[in-house]
Amino acid sequence: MKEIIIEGLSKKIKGTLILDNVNMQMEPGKVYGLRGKNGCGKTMIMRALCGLLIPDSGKVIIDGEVLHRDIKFPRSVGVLIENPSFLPQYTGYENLRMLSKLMGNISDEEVRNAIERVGLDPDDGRTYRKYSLGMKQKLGIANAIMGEPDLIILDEPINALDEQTVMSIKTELLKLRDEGKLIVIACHDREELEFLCDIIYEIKNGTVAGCEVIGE
Ligand SMILES: Nc1ncnc2c1ncn2[C@@H]1O[C@H](COP(=O)(O)OP(=O)(O)OP(=O)(O)O)[C@@H](O)[C@H]1O
Repeated sequence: MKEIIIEGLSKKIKGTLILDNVNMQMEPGKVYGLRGKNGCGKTMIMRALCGLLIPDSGKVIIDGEVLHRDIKFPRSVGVLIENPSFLPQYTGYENLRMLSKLMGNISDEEVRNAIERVGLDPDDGRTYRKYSLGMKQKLGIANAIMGEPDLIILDEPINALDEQTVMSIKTELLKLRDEGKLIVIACHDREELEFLCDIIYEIKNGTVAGCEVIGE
């Protein structure tokens, strides 16, 4: 992937303008942060990015291909938005393995690798039902990064995690960035975002109110 352009994206739901002329540009090898108050539209922008929200006007262009015109979804994308629906009676590994089979080209080794990268044990025999909140969150991240997609979209990924886990997840995300992935992350915590991101978009009332380049 070479670039993503979000151009004049607007969306009304039940008469309310949720996205209002959103414009952004993103390139691989960088982490982009979305920051803003509850309800400002971060999740909606992420949904639009991965093809889950059809805009009323404007478009998302990924390497020249327009979402919903040329392609339905980005060609290589991993997503964590809200609670993923894993099956409670299966282990974390079994859940991801089933999903990897649906997606096609992800090997069992890559599934194990993703689980290890977030600090879980692929051989853990506990079913998802028995997972703690943090473990569930980690499995959601593992699901988003397995197979190392070009585009990784994470909505509040470190919310439920303890300090040590947050640190190791951040390290993994920065590794993925350095491998050339494009990562988009929404987070309330300003410090966490500043640590992780190369560029932070400030979202206000469904539109981009500012753009900060970190480290400059
Ligand atoms: N299904 C829906 N129908 C109508 N309005 C919705 C729907 N889903 C979200 N909204 C509205 O869209 C706006 C943007 O929501 P969004 O979830 O993108 O916010 P957010 O920035 O991700 O917030 P948070 O930080 O709380 O996750 C909010 O005003 C919300 O009330």
